[in-house]
Amino acid sequence: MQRIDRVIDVAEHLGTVLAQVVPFAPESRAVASARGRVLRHPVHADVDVPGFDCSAMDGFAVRDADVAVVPATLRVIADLPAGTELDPRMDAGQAARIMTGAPVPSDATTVVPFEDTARGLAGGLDAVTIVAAPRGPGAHVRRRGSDVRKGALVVDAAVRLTAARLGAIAAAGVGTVSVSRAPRVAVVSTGSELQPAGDALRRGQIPESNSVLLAGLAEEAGAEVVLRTSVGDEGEGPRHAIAAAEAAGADVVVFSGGVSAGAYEVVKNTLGDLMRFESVRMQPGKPQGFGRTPGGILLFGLPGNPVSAAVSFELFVRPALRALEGDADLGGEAVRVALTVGRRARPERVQYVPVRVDRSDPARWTATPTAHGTRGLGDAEGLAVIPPRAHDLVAGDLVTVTLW
Ligand SMILES: Nc1nc2c(c(=O)[nH]1)N[C@H]1C(S)=C(S)[C@@H](COP(=O)(O)OP(=O)(O)OC[C@H]3O[C@@H](n4cnc5c(N)ncnc54)[C@H](O)[C@@H]3O)O[C@H]1N2
Ligand code: MOO
Repeated sequence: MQRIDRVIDVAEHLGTVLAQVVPFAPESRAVASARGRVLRHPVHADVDVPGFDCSAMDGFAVRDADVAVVPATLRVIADLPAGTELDPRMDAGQAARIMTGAPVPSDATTVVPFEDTARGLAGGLDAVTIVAAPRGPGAHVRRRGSDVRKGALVVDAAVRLTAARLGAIAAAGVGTVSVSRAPRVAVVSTGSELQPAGDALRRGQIPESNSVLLAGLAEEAGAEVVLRTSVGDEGEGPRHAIAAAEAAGADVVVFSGGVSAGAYEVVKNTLGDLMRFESVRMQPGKPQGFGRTPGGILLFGLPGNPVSAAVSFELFVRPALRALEGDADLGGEAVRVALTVGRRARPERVQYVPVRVDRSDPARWTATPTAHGTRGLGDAEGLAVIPPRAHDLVAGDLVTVTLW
């Protein structure tokens, strides 16, 4: 059995994990199915947006000189809906009825909305009387390229594609993007005491919850869960689980339980050739295992306690998943907030404390630790990070909270 003979910092363990990550090869995806994926190459506009001078209002395209003095009655010589190809010639004293988004005739300089005409839309197509002078040349005309110029950067690489980013990409005339596929994750719970949640429990047994928790966290992180299984504390269960994960195409296997110092630590006892087991200077989550199969699958051995497993996922698994996808942002969103209660310091370990965050005063968010254990984990909205320190924290002290 491997001995734990040293204690390392969180940053060192994370460094070990990230050093083993080989980002996926980029692949092409239609924009319509790329939401949530990480963009691998910058996207530049394929077209000018708008692609032609177009009307920003429903109304009449006019020449400025004709409406310098109002009221002015002009002859309507064309009707231009959005999508039209027409570019009617307009002489002095003429106007074209035009709808929002339609190309403004080359001879027109300004659009007058229906609201500034005598009879509005009811005025028909013969003549229009303009009653309010436009604010000047170009009023209500969106100029070609005024939003984005062809060739301009629309979204830079290494960010996750949100609906808004994809909308901007599609609007710039780009139909496919280069992205990373979703990481494929296998979640393996270990422990002979575990029973599927909802099943009857005899003395000594507990409901299995980490696979639900860790698979859910993986999915929330954008991964695809390809295997969810439990193995007992005896035998070669973890090795069989790795084989099953490999067959399912997994990039990452997340074990929970069986990594500390007891007699039945099945992950530690059976996977010593593939993983290294460390003591990390953190609370909770001190015992951590990590390794890589010869085929390149990342193996995480998280502690079994559900809060420890959740904290360990946030600190090590989530950044690894993001790095596999080529995401430049490996950490969660962090805010500085005041604690509402004091907290005992630990001089030798960084503490990660599940907290609720009160945002009711936008100028002063506060964090309150939730109850101990799984119930409190369910209540938490983030983790307060309390670095090793000699003095206890008091209410009002500022801490960094990473939001889920
Ligand atoms: N002598 C020592 N004992 C322990 C040490 C130590 O340093 N020396 N470290 C403690 C710390 S810290 C932790 S954390 C735990 C981690 O132990 P394991 O990762 O080996 O986890 P287990 O013993 O298998 O389980 C711990 C706890 O969590 C429950 N559990 C496990 N898996 C699940 C699951 N899938 N769903 C729900 N609950 C689960 C399990 O029943 C245990 O109660 O070790 C300390 N001991
Ligand atoms: O490291 Mo353990 O996770 O303190 O309970």
